Amino acid sequence: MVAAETVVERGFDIGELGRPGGIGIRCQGLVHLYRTFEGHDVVALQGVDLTIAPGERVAFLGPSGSGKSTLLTLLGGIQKPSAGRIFLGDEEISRMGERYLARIRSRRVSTMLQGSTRNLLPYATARQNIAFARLALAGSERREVEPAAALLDRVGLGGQADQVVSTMSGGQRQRLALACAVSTGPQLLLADEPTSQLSHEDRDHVIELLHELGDDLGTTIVVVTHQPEVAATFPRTVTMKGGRVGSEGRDGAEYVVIGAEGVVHLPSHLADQWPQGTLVRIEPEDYDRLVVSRPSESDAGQDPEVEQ
Ligand SMILES: Nc1ncnc2c1ncn2[C@@H]1O[C@H](COP(=O)(O)OP(=O)(O)OP(=O)(O)O)[C@@H](O)[C@H]1O
Repeated sequence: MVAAETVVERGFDIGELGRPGGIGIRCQGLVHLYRTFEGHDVVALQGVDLTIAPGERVAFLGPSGSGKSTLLTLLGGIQKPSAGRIFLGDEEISRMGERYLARIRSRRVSTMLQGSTRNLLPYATARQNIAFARLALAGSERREVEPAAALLDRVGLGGQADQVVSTMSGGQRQRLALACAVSTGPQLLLADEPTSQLSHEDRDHVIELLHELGDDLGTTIVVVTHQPEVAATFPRTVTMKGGRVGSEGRDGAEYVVIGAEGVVHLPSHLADQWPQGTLVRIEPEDYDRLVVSRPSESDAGQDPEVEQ
């Protein structure tokens, strides 16, 4: 399992932005409600506990309405949770004032919203879009980040630097959105369905680039996706169910999560050993036994057997 505590440098020093490196995330008891026009409350998240290590790459999966996009916007500081706490590194963004949150959003965290056009200025060129994304950086910070031409080359748009976004294909726009998102050297990249409207070829290209940029920058990456082909490229998957973390996948194996509201309930002698939030794998063995195990050997201790 990932470390419970994740720490990066404090504060907003100019120098840290140009340095590669991801930021860790810790969510405790996140609840989020939306108030509809009719005055009803919709519970989008109801108790999410989640830790993501610096530099980790995670795909959020789950049925429509399970809370994936809501969780992503909370991690990006776009919305504040109704209750619960979110730490990026050692900064608690759930209690942060708007001024500091705006700095986090413009420098340390990049969020690619669903649909490339929501992330781009349609009547500006590729180069102008990158310049716009970098507006919030101070002059010295801009000198530290990769030049726009090099960044466009990386995403295969070197020849389109002066092309207007509205004349680009969907795949080109999404690659440009990715270039803009990483152009500030973020420590956390959040992307909501970055490949949903693309051809298979464009989808694979965008995902390949995402991982390549992650390799180079060490950025923590969280993606929401419905596409199994995309999820399969991520070493960790978090499957949302009814506003909670329902299960997790590590290196291709699925684990359920022990929780108070009961994704899985264990016999009390095991529940004492393995608290809420523990990931477990439950597999049948013979006719009358289930073997319950945890993902990492170092955490696992003795794997118990449960009589069915
Ligand atoms: N602005 C809003 N106002 C009211 N309810 C909302 C709003 N946004 C989301 N919801 C509700 O919150 C719940 C979670 O929505 P969310 O978009 O986070 O789920 P999702 O898993 O990302 O779904 P999808 O895969 O369809 O994008 C759903 O019941 C949804 O209808």
